[in-house]
Amino acid sequence: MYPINLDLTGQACLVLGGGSVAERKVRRLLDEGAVVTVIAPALTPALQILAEEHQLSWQRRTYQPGDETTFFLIICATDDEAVSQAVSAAAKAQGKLLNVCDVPDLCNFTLPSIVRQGDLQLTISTNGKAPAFSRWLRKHLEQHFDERYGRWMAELAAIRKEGQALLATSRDRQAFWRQALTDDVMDLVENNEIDAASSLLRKRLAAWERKNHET
Ligand SMILES: C[C@@]1(CC(=O)O)c2cc3[nH]c(cc4nc(cc5[nH]c(cc(n2)[C@H]1CCC(=O)O)[C@@](C)(CC(=O)O)[C@@H]5CCC(=O)O)C(CC(=O)O)=C4CCC(=O)O)c(CCC(=O)O)c3CC(=O)O
Ligand SMILES: NC(=O)C1=CN([C@@H]2O[C@H](COP(=O)(O)OP(=O)(O)OC[C@H]3O[C@@H](n4cnc5c(N)ncnc54)[C@H](O)[C@@H]3O)[C@@H](O)[C@H]2O)C=CC1
Repeated sequence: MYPINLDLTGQACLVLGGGSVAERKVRRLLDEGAVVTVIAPALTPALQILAEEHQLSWQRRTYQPGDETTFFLIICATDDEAVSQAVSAAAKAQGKLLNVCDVPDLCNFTLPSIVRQGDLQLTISTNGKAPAFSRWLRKHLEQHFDERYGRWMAELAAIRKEGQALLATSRDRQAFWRQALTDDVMDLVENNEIDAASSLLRKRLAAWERKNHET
């Protein structure tokens, strides 16, 4: 398993099938800004609405060999095993990103459980061995990594920018962050004292910069 974070903004993505599984996959792709085409003889009511609103383009037919050629990423969610086999062989031969829902052997990527708070994203995978445990762990982690962490990410990103302006070298910035981002800062975040955590980091940044000038 080689995890990557894909930017799908504006990327042409193909979903085969128009059932409830396809619907879930389409929603997630649209959330990521993908340009989605659905090929299926029939759609769920929710997918029909998305098609009418032009949020996706629908080709009302079954899969034809070669359909995958112009797409960056393909998700196969039909109930026809022969289609899954054919799409899998064709897409893999063309070096496409391919997921066949719930058939890991036909995929070259699988989908993890996701905990997301702002720019923080934790993904969980069991290499397909225990998806029920992925779901349990996602729910468990969601309780801990709540909206505090979304706010904290925004603060950290701002302080990181300040550090980039104040500290000249990448080595120095690395040294700063390794000594500055410690358990006491994170304890404040845990207590929902985000402003206090930010202040403490900024104080450390100022002190670090002063020390740089003295030496
Ligand atoms: C390979 C993969 C699919 C892919 O990537 O295409 C896959 C495969 C299979 N899932 C099966 C079943 C279940 N899947 C879930 C739940 C989820 N499954 C998800 C992902 C993945 N599932 C990928 C690997 C993920 C990993 O590595 O852990 C999650 C994380 C995300 C998502 O689906 O979007 C989502 C949790 C979302 C969340 O809540 O956070 C539950 C639990 C439940 O629904 O309550 C059950 C019932 C319990 C059970 O059966 O174990 C079966 C047997 C089907 C059968 O028996 O017919 C197969 C096929 C097989 O094992 O061969
Ligand atoms: N519903 C669920 O929660 C789960 C479903 N699955 C599997 O995922 C697959 C899809 O599930 P659902 O969405 O529930 O099925 P569904 O039967 O609701 O949808 C299948 C869709 O595929 C379309 N289709 C059929 N042949 C096609 C072809 N040749 N080309 C293009 N589209 C075609 C149909 O028109 C329909 O829209 C099935 O294989 C199912 O066994 C697996 C795990 C859970």
